[in-house]
Amino acid sequence: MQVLETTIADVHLIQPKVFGDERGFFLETFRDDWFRAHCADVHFVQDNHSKSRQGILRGLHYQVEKTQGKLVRVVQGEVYDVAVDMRKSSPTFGQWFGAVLSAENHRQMWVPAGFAHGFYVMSPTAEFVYKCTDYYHPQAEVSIRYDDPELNIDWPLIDGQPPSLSEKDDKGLAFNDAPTF
Ligand SMILES: Cc1cn([C@H]2C[C@H](O)[C@@H](COP(=O)(O)OP(=O)(O)O[C@H]3O[C@@H](C)C(=O)[C@@H](O)[C@H]3O)O2)c(=O)[nH]c1=O
Repeated sequence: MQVLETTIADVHLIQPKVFGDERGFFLETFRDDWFRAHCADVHFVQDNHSKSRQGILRGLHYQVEKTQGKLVRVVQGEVYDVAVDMRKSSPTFGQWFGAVLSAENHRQMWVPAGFAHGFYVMSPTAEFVYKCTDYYHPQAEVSIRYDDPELNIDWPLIDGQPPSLSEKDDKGLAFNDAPTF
């Protein structure tokens, strides 16, 4: 496994080593010892799996209490995955980092606690799986609008069409009104 640095110090891309042979491939997707040594000394307590159609955007989400670090990847299809720094004292406060994660590139993104997170589905469907460092706590959940002008995230929207959002995400907060850490 290899850590690829990003434009935000604490956000990492992880490139696992993939062993291909005539049967297909094999890779280790998570090792506690490696993750603690190279990424973050955290403990994961919940795993999630979602499937979405092309053009769907989930996010940008975070929990203000029981903050979650998330180790995210795609097992089918392709998404554009984004982390936004919500830590007021951070030199990269309000900045975002985005990367393509796909079943093909096997890349993972480490989104630490203190970040909002979201993704846009580029392939006909995508299955997204992730590990979280704290449990789901809906009372503490915040959604920020994906198209907030302050954040100005460069989503690779297909044909420039607006993405499909959940009702909750459609009513997302402006970045300037959202709680920070
Ligand atoms: C996230 C989550 C949802 N749910 C339930 C609540 C709801 O009925 C249904 C769908 O929830 P949501 O619409 O919030 O799912 P979704 O929009 O996929 O939410 C996720 O988005 C991505 C971007 C993240 O970063 C995640 O942390 C999470 O917030 O699943 C759980 O039971 N446990 C969970 O951990």
